[in-house]
Amino acid sequence: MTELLTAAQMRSLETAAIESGEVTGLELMERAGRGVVEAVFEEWPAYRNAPQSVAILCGPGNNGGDGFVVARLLYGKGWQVGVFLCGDPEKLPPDAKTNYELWVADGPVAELSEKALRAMPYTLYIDALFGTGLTRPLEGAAKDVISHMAGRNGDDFSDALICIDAPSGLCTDSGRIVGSDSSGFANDINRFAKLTVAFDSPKAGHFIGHGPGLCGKLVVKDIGLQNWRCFQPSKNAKPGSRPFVLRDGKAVGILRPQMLELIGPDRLVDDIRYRYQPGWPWDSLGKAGWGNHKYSHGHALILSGGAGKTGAARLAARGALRIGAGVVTLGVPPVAQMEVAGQITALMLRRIEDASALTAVLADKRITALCLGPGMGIDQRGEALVKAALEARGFHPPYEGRSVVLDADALTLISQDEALFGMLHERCILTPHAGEFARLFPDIAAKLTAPAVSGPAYSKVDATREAAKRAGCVVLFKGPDTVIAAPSGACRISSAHYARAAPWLATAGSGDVLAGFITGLLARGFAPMQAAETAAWLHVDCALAFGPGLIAEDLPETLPAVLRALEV
Ligand SMILES: NC(=O)C1=CN([C@@H]2O[C@H](COP(=O)(O)OP(=O)(O)OC[C@H]3O[C@@H](n4cnc5c(N)ncnc54)[C@H](O)[C@@H]3O)[C@@H](O)[C@H]2O)[C@@H](O)CC1
Ligand SMILES: Nc1ncnc2c1ncn2[C@@H]1O[C@H](COP(=O)(O)OP(=O)(O)O)[C@@H](O)[C@H]1O
Ligand SMILES: [K+]
Repeated sequence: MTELLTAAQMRSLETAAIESGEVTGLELMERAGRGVVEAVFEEWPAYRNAPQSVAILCGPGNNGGDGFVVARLLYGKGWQVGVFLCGDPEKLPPDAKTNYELWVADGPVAELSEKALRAMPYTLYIDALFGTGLTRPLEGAAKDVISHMAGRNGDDFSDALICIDAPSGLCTDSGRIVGSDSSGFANDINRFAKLTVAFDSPKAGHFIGHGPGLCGKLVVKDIGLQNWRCFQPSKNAKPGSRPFVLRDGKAVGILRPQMLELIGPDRLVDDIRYRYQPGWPWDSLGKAGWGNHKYSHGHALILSGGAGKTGAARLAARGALRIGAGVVTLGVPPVAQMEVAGQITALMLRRIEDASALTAVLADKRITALCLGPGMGIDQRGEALVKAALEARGFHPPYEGRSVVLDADALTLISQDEALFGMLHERCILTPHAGEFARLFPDIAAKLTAPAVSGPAYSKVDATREAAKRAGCVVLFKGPDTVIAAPSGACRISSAHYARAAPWLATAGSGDVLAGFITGLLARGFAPMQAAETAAWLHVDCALAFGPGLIAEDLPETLPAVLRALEV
């Protein structure tokens, strides 16, 4: 697990550090510049002993200040350095001004323009125009130069460009390009940089929207702010509760850095770690210590569609079984009974013709989780099934109420019927992809797809949080940047980017398996938020473990090896 910060949180952290008197802003800027130089040599080790040429594009704020530090440090190592400034040096903030003056003792500063930049080629280019302080669209010379660097004139700088903190123009909270009419929804923009060097922590915008596509490789450099990060183990953490303990700023145990937590803007000085909560059943992923018969691991019921449409539910059911639900039953309409019976073995089969049959089956209190939607159909039968499922709350110790995953067709049905939507309760999980999300929450989706006119821009995190609050349940908004939010505002990003890139997951049926994973964990007693985030993370882990060529059927079959590797 890695904490992602917003720009405002990063500023509070820096302010807290500076106000403590233990470090100055100038020292932080020096460390940031040093971090960039280190990252350059890590990426291009051959340049360590072979100085090159570099163009450094400096902006009017502290991002530009970092650029002047890099200029000075590389010049000191024998590099040929061209420095271009956008803005008035007299108006630079104090630390940036100091570094500007230090640089001016070494070399000239040219006014930033596309023409000046094109006067000679450089081996590397450093974008120090704007970082976390971007508030409005790029304009003038900055806009010209950034669009030139992005290939407007047919040149490709993407293998030679290093961004300090962020590609300039990117909103570090939302991963959206401020001022562009691109929604930041789809990954339809080419890579901008080879490397982006962030400080202390990644920002949310590095992982959602266009952020991951533009940043290239993301490197995070420590600038010594740990003491202001509340990293001490939680008072509640039991010895041995490994998933929740952070050491040296890194999580240990099964919540690895890949599970990214996004924290609320108001929680910085409170407790920004993943909080240990007694009773969370992480350690039971491998079933240890969790009862001794199949029903003590829960019973999941997954409803199937009719003849010829049973594949999606079978995939979900297989996922639920592999993730450890003790019993998984497929609820099948009579017309599909033969089709399903011929395909399954460990799964159980129940004839569920209509809503009244479902209500009767749900009288069995041992059914602890339910999944509706994959292949279900959006006809009257489907609608009645969703209603019956939402009515039959059941009892599920230690929580009141049976958990219900609503995916695919079930989402379409609740988007068409306000009364059904109003029946959602705190044990539901909605798992929309972007299209389903827009059907369910059209006004929220419109905010997300409207051009970002200023920063911080409305983000997928904002949208998912707002949706969860409105629905009154957990919403898992799918995509390579899956965002999971609870009505309380708790939010996680499960990112399949950078080292976790798993484009093979974009394959038919993988969403059905995810719904099954979530249902299986819910059946076993995971709370909705825990079930959603754990399932999303294991889903990507399975795709990574299997690799290219993955089809949805492979996901549940890869899970045992993934669980084994976790030593759960
Ligand atoms: N916060 C921290 O802890 C640290 C910050 N550092 C650097 O400081 C950066 C943040 O510095 P700042 O807050 O000064 O912000 P930036 O340097 O990102 O830019 C902000 C300045 O540009 C103006 N501005 C915003 N959008 C503009 C636009 N489209 N066109 C023209 N001007 C625009 C703002 O009014 C402000 O003056 C970080 O990205 C990082 O590079 C580092 O020095 C390390 C420590
Ligand atoms: N490029 C990608 N990288 C990683 N995961 C992806 C990518 N595209 C889609 N996914 C994931 O694949 C799954 C697709 O689900 P969904 O859209 O419901 O498809 P289906 O209905 O065919 O199963 C989701 O979990 C989504 O997060
Ligand atoms: K930048």
